[in-house]
Amino acid sequence: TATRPTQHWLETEQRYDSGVFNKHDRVIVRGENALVWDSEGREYIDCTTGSGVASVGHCNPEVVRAIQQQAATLLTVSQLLPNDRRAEFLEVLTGLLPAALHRVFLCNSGTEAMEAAKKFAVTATGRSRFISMKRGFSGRSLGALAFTWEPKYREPFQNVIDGKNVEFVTYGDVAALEAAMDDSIAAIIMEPVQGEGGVRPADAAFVRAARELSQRHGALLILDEIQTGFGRTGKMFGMEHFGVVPDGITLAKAMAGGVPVGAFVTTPEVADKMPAGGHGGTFGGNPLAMAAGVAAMRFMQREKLAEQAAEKGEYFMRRLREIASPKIREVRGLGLMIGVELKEKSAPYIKALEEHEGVLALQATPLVVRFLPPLTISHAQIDRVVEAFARVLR
Ligand SMILES: CC(=O)N[C@@H](CCCNCc1c(COP(=O)(O)O)cnc(C)c1O)C(=O)O
Repeated sequence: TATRPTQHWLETEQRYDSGVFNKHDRVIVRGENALVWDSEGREYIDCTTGSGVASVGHCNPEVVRAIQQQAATLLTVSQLLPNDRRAEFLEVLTGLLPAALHRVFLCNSGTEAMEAAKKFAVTATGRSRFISMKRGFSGRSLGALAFTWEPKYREPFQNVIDGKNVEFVTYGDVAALEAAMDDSIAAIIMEPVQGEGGVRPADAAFVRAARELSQRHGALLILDEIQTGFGRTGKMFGMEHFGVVPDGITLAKAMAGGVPVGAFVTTPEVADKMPAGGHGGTFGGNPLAMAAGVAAMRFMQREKLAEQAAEKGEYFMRRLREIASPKIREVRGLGLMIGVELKEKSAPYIKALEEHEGVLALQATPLVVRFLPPLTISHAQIDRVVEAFARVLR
């Protein structure tokens, strides 16, 4: 019999994949707002959003239109040549940020943004040591991996990353941060909410201490807003919860509505210390990503998505807390960046949600179920996710 398309796609991808991904057994073929469908026509409420990318909803019509128009106009041009869409993107992006943060290095992913941040910190301070956070995640490349805590990601490559230059500090431990801080540190790297590390909002006093300590020692404070940025936490950026302005932030994921994009945004003091030609990249700032990003950021502003995420996040977490399950240890998060820590491994429950309940959710460390829905999700869809989760926990 002819192979069903699903079987064909699954087998083909499995055959040629590098093998790094533990592939699920369904083929996602279409998305619209908070829903995705698989090749068998099954519908899912998507609380994975490609790991926090589709915040403006899958195939947001304004992003799609911008992509269509730009695709037929100019797809690529070097960053040596200015481009109208890129100028527009820089204007819209910096308009969302504190005035000091208006010098932007454009790239194509969060990892690349972290790599750039690391190099700018070295040239800005002349130093080569960093402080990162236990349970922190900065990316998988050999440069960013040095800041990523998870031993199973980092240890196999320990001999080829400059791990000796990074000291990991317990997230939230001001005394430990103070003890680790000295005049050899180029930058303190931290997420406003640790995402992969289990959805752990920072403690305001800790973020403020990091700001004060970095200033005192002539180091940079770099906030990694790759997962927390663009409304996810109920503010446009996570740093706004703590009233701290860092020396640099890294951005990616939701910034261009689904098109790959990344940025390191910093101050003139930092940017001007990087020699011309000291960093670069082929695809950064490409017109397609820039057009998509302008549409996505304008949509976020007009629809007040950050405020929506704050209200819907409160609602979502309140409903999750109403699930009286002995399996739940804690419901935590900020805005629509939500984690439910269980008293047992979360993987089977994530699988049950996917297989039987038409809900896609993420893991974030072995015990945590993470929900990163589009910020455009409806309250009715939130109710369906909560009811489905209550059922699989029984
Ligand atoms: C299935 C898969 O590959 N998942 C990704 C999920 C990564 C999600 N986080 C990306 C991230 C990064 C890296 O961003 P990128 O290179 O994946 O775009 C940096 N900083 C923070 C705070 C981040 O959350 C991974 O396991 O590498």
